[in-house]
Amino acid sequence: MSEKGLLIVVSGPSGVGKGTLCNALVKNIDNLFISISATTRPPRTGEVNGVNYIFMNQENFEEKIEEGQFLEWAKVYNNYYGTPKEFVIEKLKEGKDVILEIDIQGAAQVKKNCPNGVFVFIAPPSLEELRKRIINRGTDNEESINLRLKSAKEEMRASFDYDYVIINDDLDKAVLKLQSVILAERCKVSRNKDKILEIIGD
Ligand SMILES: Nc1ncnc2c1ncn2[C@@H]1O[C@H](COP(=O)(O)OP(=O)(O)OP(=O)(O)O)[C@@H](O)[C@H]1O
Ligand SMILES: Nc1nc2c(ncn2[C@@H]2O[C@H](COP(=O)(O)O)[C@@H](O)[C@H]2O)c(=O)[nH]1
Repeated sequence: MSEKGLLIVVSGPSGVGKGTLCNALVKNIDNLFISISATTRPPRTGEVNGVNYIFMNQENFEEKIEEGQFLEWAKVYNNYYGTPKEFVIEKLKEGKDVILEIDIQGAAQVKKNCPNGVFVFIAPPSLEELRKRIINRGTDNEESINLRLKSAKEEMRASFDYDYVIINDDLDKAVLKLQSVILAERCKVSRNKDKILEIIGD
């Protein structure tokens, strides 16, 4: 993809705080949008279709895979999750920046197709703190919590393939770090050449 906006991929183990960080970020930075994923996971209490996720059954999800409607998709903790292509491409073409909050398998697919993306890994200060966060969130049953924690170590090793690692210890500091990454990426020379040429009239 050679679009104008910045594609930011945020990954990290379940419960590390990706959603919390990204939601805080879009309030602070203009022209930044979070992609809404599709999933076959059943909605949690309070989750709204089209806001938190686009909820669908397995048959519909597999149809959309066949139709090539996903930028990336993966089976994560026994459910399908995927990024609808249309929204992301539309926003990037408009010059808007888009965040994908996705797992490490999806991130690897995006890296292949969109190497110009920015890849950020969010890590917990410790695995014990991660466990506390998932339990305290109160959204998952014991089986789901165990599955998510079991995957965390392997997911953490994947962080070595990312551009940035942010340890989400103090929330406000982690928000500032993620914000700094995005603002600095927006200032890269490669992203501003056209603007400079426009200013000097070339
Ligand atoms: N820095 C932090 N310190 C303490 N608690 C935090 C911090 N960041 C997030 N949390 C809490 O941790 C829990 C998990 O956060 P969140 O749901 O954002 O994680 P996530 O990475 O998006 O999870 P998932 O991948 O499962 O969607 C929430 O209850 C959130 O309030
Ligand atoms: N590959 C993708 N992974 C995704 C996408 N949307 C979310 N996710 C990942 O799923 C887990 C679990 O989410 P939960 O809401 O059930 O807690 C989460 O950690 C994300 O990394 C997606 O579109 N593609």
